Amino acid sequence: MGEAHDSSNVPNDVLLCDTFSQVPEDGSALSLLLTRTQLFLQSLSESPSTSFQLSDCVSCRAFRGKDPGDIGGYFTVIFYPLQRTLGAATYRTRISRTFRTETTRDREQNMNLAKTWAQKICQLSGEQGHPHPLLSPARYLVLLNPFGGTGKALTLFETHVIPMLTEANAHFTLLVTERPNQARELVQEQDLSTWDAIVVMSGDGLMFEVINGLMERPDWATAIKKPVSILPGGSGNALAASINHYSGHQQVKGTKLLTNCAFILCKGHPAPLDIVSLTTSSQQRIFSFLSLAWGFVSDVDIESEKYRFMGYARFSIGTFIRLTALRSYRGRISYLPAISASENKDTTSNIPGSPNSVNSSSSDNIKTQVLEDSLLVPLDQPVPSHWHTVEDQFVLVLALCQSHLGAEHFTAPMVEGPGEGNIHLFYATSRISRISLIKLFIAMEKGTHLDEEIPHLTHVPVVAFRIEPSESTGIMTVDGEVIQCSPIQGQIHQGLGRVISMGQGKSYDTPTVTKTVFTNNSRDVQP
Ligand SMILES: Nc1ncnc2c1ncn2[C@@H]1O[C@H](COP(=O)(O)OP(=O)(O)OP(=O)(O)O)[C@@H](O)[C@H]1O
Repeated sequence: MGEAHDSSNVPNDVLLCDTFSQVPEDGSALSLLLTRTQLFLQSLSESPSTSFQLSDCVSCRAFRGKDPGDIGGYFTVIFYPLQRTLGAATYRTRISRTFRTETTRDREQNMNLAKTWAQKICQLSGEQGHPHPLLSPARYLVLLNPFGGTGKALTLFETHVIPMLTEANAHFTLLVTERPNQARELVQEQDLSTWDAIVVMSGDGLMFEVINGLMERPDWATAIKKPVSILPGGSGNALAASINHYSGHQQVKGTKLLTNCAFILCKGHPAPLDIVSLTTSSQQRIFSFLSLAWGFVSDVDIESEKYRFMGYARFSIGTFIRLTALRSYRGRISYLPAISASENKDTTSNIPGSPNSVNSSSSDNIKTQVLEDSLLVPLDQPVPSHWHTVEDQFVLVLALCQSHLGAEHFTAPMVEGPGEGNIHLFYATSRISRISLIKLFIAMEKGTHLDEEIPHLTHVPVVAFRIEPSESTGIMTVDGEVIQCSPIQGQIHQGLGRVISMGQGKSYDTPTVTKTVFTNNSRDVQP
């Protein structure tokens, strides 16, 4: 390049350094340098070098040339770095590089050198995160709803996920559901030890079946610890968008979100997942990982079903229609703010008659125990006196425990991980104007709605709540699934489940394939 070389770019912790050629390119020689975190490709001419982050690597394998007369040793390494297309959000895309070495006339020696590189890259890329399929092949049970979203989940799984899982050496069994509740029944009966994770390729509805199926098992307390993973194949894809966010990725949708989530499945680790335990007035127990909605949000969700063929746009159409004919519902909301709960822990655990209490914690009884909701009193009793209560005419009530309500609804931007232990309660009374609601939903796409002044919209982090509609005519949903519109209460169980995610707090704002310039000395570093 003829430019000054920046010595600060010289890696000083080089573990391997050898000469290879890149195939199928022109075959000209280049130096490969491997550090704990990066693979550097240094052309022997003066061009800038390229480096790849090992944290982006999903696969590396050594192999021999097809021609028996070829004495070279080969390895292929596959990365999914973040790429940016002009002004758009970054997302992961596949980059494959194959290298050939022929340092001696001995075929075995060349092959051994390629193997040394492949093994070291696998080991180091595994060390960048948590236990990694490259080192210990993972076994996944994949549940796929072929009718989720616009009905393309199976094709998308075949084109975008199977290649990555195969390259990452993950083993999976695919089960395509044939009817609602099949996944729920299946996870109730499965020998879960066969699988390292249950992967859901669909929307939030199929994940809702899985979580509830696990909680309905006699061994629910251990079953719910089986890691679950989400690959977006539905319309809303709220959990997928949330996991994508927690894993440091920018907000994307469609196949970009799918590729990011498949990468998280290959490279992520089980993280605590909050579960909200809900009890209805008919004593039905429902488990939610996402949301309870009553009013505007659930009306839009369910009434826009008929526009399912439009994909995510169905929610914009539904929002517009509902805004033109705004409805409000009378009722009472009671809640225990997260802040006061930390001062009043376990206030009801000894209340006799609590429907969910257990009398014994002996391990003999573990199979018959039910999950205890220590913050709740029976629905037919008044809420404890330190709870807050609002009685009004509501346009919208939403209890959300993940960051996203949909791929483009960044509703709770303060949530940074799947197991923070808070439910974010939002409610808007009938005094909210249409303009404010439009402002709310536009700003929500970027998660800036809470910075805006929106009169009559309240947000409060809570750990337990009760919703009592005055009439049963409205629509109520849990994780997007319709339930009877009647009094319901719930409390959060922090980290009760586990979901595959990637570490918090790391922001991947910039693409991670970088061009670097070495000094010539860097080629001389010995392994
Ligand atoms: N084979 C099937 N045929 C019909 N319904 C199914 C089948 N498999 C699962 N279901 C049900 O379809 C419903 C919708 O599934 P899911 O939520 O996964 O997709 P979605 O509604 O498109 O996505 P989202 O919830 O993210 O908007 C769920 O209630 C699920 O129980």
